[in-house]
Amino acid sequence: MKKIAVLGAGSWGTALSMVLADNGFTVSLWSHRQEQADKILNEHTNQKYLPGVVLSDLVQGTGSLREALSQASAVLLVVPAKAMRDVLRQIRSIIEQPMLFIHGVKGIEPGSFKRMSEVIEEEVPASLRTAIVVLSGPSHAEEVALRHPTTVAVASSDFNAAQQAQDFFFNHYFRVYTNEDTVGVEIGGALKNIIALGAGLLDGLGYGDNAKAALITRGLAEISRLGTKMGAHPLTFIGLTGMGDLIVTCTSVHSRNWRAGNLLGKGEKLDSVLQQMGMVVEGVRTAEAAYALAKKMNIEMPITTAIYQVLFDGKHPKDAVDELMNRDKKDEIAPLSHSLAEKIAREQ
Ligand SMILES: NC(=O)C1=CN([C@@H]2O[C@H](COP(=O)(O)OP(=O)(O)OC[C@H]3O[C@@H](n4cnc5c(N)ncnc54)[C@H](OP(=O)(O)O)[C@@H]3O)[C@@H](O)[C@H]2O)C=CC1
Ligand SMILES: O=C(CO)COP(=O)(O)O
Repeated sequence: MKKIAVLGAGSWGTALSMVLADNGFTVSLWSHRQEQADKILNEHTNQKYLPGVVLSDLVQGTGSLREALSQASAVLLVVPAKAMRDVLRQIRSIIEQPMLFIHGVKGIEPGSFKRMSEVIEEEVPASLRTAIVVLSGPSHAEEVALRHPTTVAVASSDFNAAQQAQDFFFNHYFRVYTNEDTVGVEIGGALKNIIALGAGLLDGLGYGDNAKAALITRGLAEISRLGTKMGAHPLTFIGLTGMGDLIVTCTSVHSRNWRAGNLLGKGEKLDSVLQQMGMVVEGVRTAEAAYALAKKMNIEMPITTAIYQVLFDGKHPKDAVDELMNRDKKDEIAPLSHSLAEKIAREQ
């Protein structure tokens, strides 16, 4: 039976381990906390991150990276973005043979502002990896663990590798599409978390559905602007990893980003909100990264800027909304069609 190493035993690593186990894989699920690894191994539960869910016997907890990776044909990385580089540095001297690297992380590395596949490329020598694949899409762990119908995309510059990952995860409740646009899939997955914080803020302020629809749609416009400039295909952003993930994250109480935004909108302070969450809220650090990237690349991202100012500059959320509503008059589509035209011109 084939084995896959899953590194990161939070909600998403645990839920994806169940999908793999349902598909007949043995899964070595690594936690950096030995106590949690033991509980997964012996009690078949991950009480903090997926309460009430009974894990398959095929999912074996371990606190040892060496044990997790031994004989594995692929590694799935599902740690918070800020921990990715550190985990890669720990595993690169342990890997026995080249393996497929898949990641399910929706964030940008703080400080370097790099995408996760770039961090993998930098830290893992090409001789130790067959290819890099990103798995992303509208997929709350809580619903995947209940085997509710879910769709995601797997993207890679190596199409065979994307198909291999598709085969690993595809089943009757988990429908996996391939996609060739790694940049677009990574940028969409990471930046939607900023907009989800914004959706929570709006709900916390007591605004209604009109405001949220505006936020999602105009949020997608600015994500597409930045992503396209970074080399993504514009159409990726209307797919599962763009619009799809925005819908699920901005409208679901499962979303940690939405919940964090909601508390902020009700007047709580960022530190206290993050403490209460107890789980990763990727949108906070990603807001910092996207704000910096937008400045560096001279891309207009008014919503991201407003959310950055609420998070880090103490701006009141209501003032941020007022300012967004009173910006200069604009055309809706023209700036988007310019970036599409630029992309087409680059490809010719
Ligand atoms: N949850 C979801 O529904 C989905 C999440 N994602 C993405 O998956 C990624 C992981 O999120 P998720 O599983 O939800 O997060 P969680 O907060 O649920 O879990 C994070 C896990 O990573 C561990 N961790 C934290 N720091 C380190 C470190 N330095 N080294 C090793 N492990 C560490 C945590 O351990 P500890 O208990 O010690 O903090 C915890 O086990 C994120 O990028 C998220 O955006 C993508 C799709 C769906
Ligand atoms: O990415 C997710 C769903 O697709 C999970 O979002 P949160 O991290 O906000 O919970």
